[in-house]
Amino acid sequence: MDYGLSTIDQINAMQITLKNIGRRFNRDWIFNGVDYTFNQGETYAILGSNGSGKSTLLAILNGSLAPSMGEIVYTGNGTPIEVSEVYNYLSLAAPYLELIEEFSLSEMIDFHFKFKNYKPGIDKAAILDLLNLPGNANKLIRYFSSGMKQRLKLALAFCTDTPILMLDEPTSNLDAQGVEWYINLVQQFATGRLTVICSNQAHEYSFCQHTLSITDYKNQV
Ligand SMILES: Nc1ncnc2c1ncn2[C@@H]1O[C@H](COP(=O)(O)OP(=O)(O)OP(=O)(O)O)[C@@H](O)[C@H]1O
Repeated sequence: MDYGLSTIDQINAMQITLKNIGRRFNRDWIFNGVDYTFNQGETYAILGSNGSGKSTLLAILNGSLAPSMGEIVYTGNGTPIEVSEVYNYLSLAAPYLELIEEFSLSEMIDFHFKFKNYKPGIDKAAILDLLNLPGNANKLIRYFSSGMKQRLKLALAFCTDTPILMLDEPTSNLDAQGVEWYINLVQQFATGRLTVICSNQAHEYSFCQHTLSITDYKNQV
């Protein structure tokens, strides 16, 4: 099925189903036996201590890493979506996703939205407003503080019109004011999406309707 970006905007029933999913690196199983369904309109927290496998599960969910066992099924309004196409349907903010340091803020925003659409009512000026960086549109990303880079990653993910929103450690590098700013973005821009948050900090995920603990899937194979 060939979806154009305009069709992606119209998806309101995205579903991701994990069937007996497991992943190992070499001979070490990180998790296995994950049976779970994620539905659009719901918020999910993937929980676990450092190194437990949260980012690994998120990578499987977003199609960038293949599972070692099991099957993952994506549907949009009931129509199957190939794993190779899933990136079109999602926005991801994560510590390991780099911004392009040589771009200015303005160029970075333009570049991002060459590939995905703005959410309705949002444009570049609105994102600059959201970031509260007046006069910094031409500043190079490389001169941004780590907290400002994190805010930019979050703003780009939240303001992109995709049915799936994935956030890995969303408040890393944010101060208390930044955490409040993040919670505001969740309220404004996560509604109606399939939102998945990897975290081990309650303030990042306490609003989530569902939690999935990696430790529940540390079985022997
Ligand atoms: N490509 C890889 N090759 C080998 N081992 C890996 C690879 N990627 C991850 N791992 C291992 O898998 C385990 C889970 O890592 P993962 O990054 O998913 O954990 P996490 O729960 O997201 O951790 P954190 O909270 O520290 O971000 C770790 O032991 C890690 O070393």
